[in-house]
Amino acid sequence: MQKIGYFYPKFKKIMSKIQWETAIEFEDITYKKCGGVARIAFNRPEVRNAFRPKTTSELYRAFYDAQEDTSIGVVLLSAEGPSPKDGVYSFCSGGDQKARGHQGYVGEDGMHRLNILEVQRLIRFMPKVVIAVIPGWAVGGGHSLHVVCDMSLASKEHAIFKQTDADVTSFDGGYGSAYLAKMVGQKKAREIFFLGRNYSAQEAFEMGMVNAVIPHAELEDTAYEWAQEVLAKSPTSIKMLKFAMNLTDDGMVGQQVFAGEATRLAYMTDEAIEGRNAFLEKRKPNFPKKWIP
Ligand SMILES: CC(C)(COP(=O)(O)OP(=O)(O)OC[C@H]1O[C@@H](n2cnc3c(N)ncnc32)[C@H](O)[C@@H]1OP(=O)(O)O)[C@@H](O)C(=O)NCCC(=O)NCCSC(=O)CCC(=O)c1ccccc1C(=O)O
Repeated sequence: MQKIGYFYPKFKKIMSKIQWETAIEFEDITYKKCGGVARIAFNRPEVRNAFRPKTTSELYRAFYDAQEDTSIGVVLLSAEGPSPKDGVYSFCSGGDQKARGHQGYVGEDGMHRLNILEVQRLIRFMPKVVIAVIPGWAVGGGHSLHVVCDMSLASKEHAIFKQTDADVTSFDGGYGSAYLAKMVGQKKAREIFFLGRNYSAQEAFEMGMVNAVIPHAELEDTAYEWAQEVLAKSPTSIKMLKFAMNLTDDGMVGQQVFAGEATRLAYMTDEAIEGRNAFLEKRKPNFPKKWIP
């Protein structure tokens, strides 16, 4: 392939039909919204979208904003690219090894942090659907991020899945590995982590860790269409189904998250209104004496 300056002609930017509007300006990520969908994208393609403490803190802020925004029902976790250096696409290559100190990744304030797991938990526990949109490399902690998302769509031509944790003395002992094993089976998950091989989008689909393999040029539009299909469903059902599917793997925290939403539903009953009013009016509650089967 002939290189022209820093760009490869084959990898021209593909224009999408979606009218994204920037929600918040960040440095390491882009954060946009359109039609009930939020798009959070890594924006350091020159280092295969590796994350550093600034990136994880921006991711957390963007995900939290999307969670709190009542107009948003689906979040796409994606990546900008390709790399201006060599035209290679990436989703995320995990923790930035240049920012890694003795106790974790070192932020601008000099503090060592291991905060990607907070982002994982927000993705896992948020009452909205998160779709990983994977245009290229998904490696190490970047691989774990797609695993924790509710669904994954991968570029047919450019997505490559790889676990390098055992090459750099890291180990995602939670969703990235144990939950992956539930998804692809114990033997396959051990192969992925113990051998650290590359897997194509098609292989990832066949082992059950990717929902669909999409031609690269259609990846973002397809993800947006999937999001619109989800948005047409009952928000309460979607949220309760997500939490129900999480519950058995998340132990007491899973129960807490599910029960929190059940409590919110209970607050909407006449019983709950009577309970609240009785307290505020300093009287005994007079609950309707009905035990509904
Ligand atoms: C992704 C690759 C396989 C791509 O290979 P290739 O296409 O040949 O590109 P390269 O020439 O290697 O890379 C191009 C360019 O990018 C830089 N780069 C790539 N990845 C990283 C990275 N992760 N950190 C820093 N820089 C990176 C590379 O140096 C090149 O730069 P030049 O200046 O142009 O030379 C391949 O790049 C690769 O294998 N990358 C490393 C993948 C990796 O090992 N990632 C880290 C895994 S460990 C992890 O992610 C931590 C997870 C974590 O955070 C965590 C987990 C569990 C509990 C807690 C935590 C926590 O919070 O810390």
